[in-house]
Amino acid sequence: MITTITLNAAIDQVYELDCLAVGNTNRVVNKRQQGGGKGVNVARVITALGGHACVSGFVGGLNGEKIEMLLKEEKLHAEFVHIAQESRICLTVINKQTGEMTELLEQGPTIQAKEWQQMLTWIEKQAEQSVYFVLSGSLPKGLPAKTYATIIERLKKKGIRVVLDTSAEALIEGVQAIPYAIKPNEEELAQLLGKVIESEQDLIQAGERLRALGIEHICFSLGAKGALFINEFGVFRVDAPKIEVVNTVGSGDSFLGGLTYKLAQGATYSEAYKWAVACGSANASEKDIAKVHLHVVEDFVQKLKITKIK
Ligand SMILES: Nc1ncnc2c1ncn2[C@@H]1O[C@H](COP(=O)(O)OP(=O)(O)O)[C@@H](O)[C@H]1O
Ligand SMILES: O=P(O)(O)OC[C@H]1O[C@](O)(COP(=O)(O)O)[C@@H](O)[C@@H]1O
Repeated sequence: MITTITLNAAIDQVYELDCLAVGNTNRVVNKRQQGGGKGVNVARVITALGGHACVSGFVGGLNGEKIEMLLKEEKLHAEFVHIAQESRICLTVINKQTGEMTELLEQGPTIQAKEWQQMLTWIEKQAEQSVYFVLSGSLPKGLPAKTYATIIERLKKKGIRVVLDTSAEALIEGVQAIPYAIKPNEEELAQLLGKVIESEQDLIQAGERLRALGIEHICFSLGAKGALFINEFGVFRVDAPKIEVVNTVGSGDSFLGGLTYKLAQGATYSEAYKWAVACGSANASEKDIAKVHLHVVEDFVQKLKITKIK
């Protein structure tokens, strides 16, 4: 069983427009809603690949009820902690003319101290039946930047492998607790290092420094370029397949779903890295968020190559 924690769960809403004119009236031609937030998406991918995932995190208000209802419809197993404030909506606006995607992410609710305690209690209980935990997404207000670090420290004491995918201060603090794997994209890596990475050499150096802390799998996802991986055996590159891009929202989460599913299955790291890139790209070629199809992923995996570059 893989448990994913989404402390700032969301309704992921997509608006498709023929054309987006900022400062003008725009008509929406198509609207879709899904239960979302990063960990929810990761669990959806794990389930689509054939794995067992349990979703948790905080949900509240009518939006929270809707998230739970949407996940139930999908038959995703969820055990959320219910909070007083309203869960957020994350909106993606797709401009059909240019293919551009604009994301508007609400900050979300403020978590109360007793709600956080309930979450910690749930995590302690869940740790008895879960070998991997995935901690994903931004932190809601009311929780300190050390929140993920606190969870990682507790789970590591129980021998559980923790995968972390977050941003800003939560990532900086979380890395100090030495999770099993991390997956920053280029923007998150710049936040972590305090500077923009300009060359592959800089990327490798940054990865090796993070690896030296003791993190087993450093995965830098690089959008259309694929990903770079650093582990105890060296530095590896997997180029993404060439695809017709439809919606890249959720590609990072799908990448993480593929990676964690394969690592938890006991696959080799080479297989797991190829499945990660394949799932990210399979997501980018679909309209819906993190609804990958196994046959598409398997087809990409067959075609992908992993290259040892150092
Ligand atoms: N334009 C694209 N073409 C092909 N694959 C893509 C594209 N964008 C993303 N991907 C796939 O999704 C993975 C994660 O994408 P990335 O944009 O790095 O993550 P995030 O969504 O976290 O920003 C990439 O490693 C790649 O496999
Ligand atoms: O928790 P955050 O960082 O605010 O991000 C939330 C958003 O990230 C997503 O999970 C997409 O993330 P990725 O594109 O990085 O995979 C959306 O579904 C969601 O709305």
